[in-house]
Amino acid sequence: MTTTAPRTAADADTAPWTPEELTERLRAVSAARYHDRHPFNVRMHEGTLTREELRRWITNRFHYQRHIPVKDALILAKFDDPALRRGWLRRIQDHDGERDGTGGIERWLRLGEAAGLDRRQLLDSSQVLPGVRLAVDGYVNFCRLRPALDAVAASLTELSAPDLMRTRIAAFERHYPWIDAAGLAYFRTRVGQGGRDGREALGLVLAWARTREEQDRAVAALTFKCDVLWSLLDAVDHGAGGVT
Ligand SMILES: O=C(O)c1cc(C(=O)O)c2c(n1)C(=O)C(=O)c1cc(C(=O)O)[nH]c1-2
Repeated sequence: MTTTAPRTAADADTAPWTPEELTERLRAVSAARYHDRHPFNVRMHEGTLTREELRRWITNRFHYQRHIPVKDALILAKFDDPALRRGWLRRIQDHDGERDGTGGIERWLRLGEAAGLDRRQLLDSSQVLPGVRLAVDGYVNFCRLRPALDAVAASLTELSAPDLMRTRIAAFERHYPWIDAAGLAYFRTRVGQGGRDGREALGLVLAWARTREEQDRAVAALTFKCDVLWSLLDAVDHGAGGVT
């Protein structure tokens, strides 16, 4: 009897959340910290970025894009279940394509060309800002070093990506008509892919994160990933003398 009150208080910190509560916590992290709220992204959607700023974003975001299949290969290597590996392999194929000239990385290169950038310059990484290199390294190494639960939970930013893609497509068509509309194919493709990937990753996280400690790790992983995307935009927003 005498222990009832303390046990109740402690339980509040250690009792696992229901799947619905965990989903709500994860969505709350994205609502507060996702990069759609970043001042640079807000300016992108308002239509006030200069051509130079937009090109700087495309160049630096390419560094992120080309590392996504690398981090997905690191995640894939953590799975001992063939069905899980098969499912995750599709993410790598989405970016790398089935052959040369196809896939997300190629579509991003075409976005760059539509914006007047040279694909050789995108591929040689010479214009990637130091802060962007660190942010991308941080994400890849997080997925390399942490257990599968944390690495998959970090990808849950994708739950918010489809809405952002739709807004971005409309903003580009309206405010940046100097970019050929065919160059926006990357974003159009990601609306469907991102939604599917986000739902799949959420299903895995809800199935795996049963204890409160695991659930806290999932929330922390998503928070970290939001910080990665935010830092990337901080670096792009700040720019660098001589590097455009
Ligand atoms: O343009 C964006 O705002 C944006 C955001 C995100 C995201 O939320 O992590 C991804 C992408 N794009 C994207 O194109 C992509 O392929 C992707 C993969 C992942 C991931 O963590 O596995 N996030 C994202």
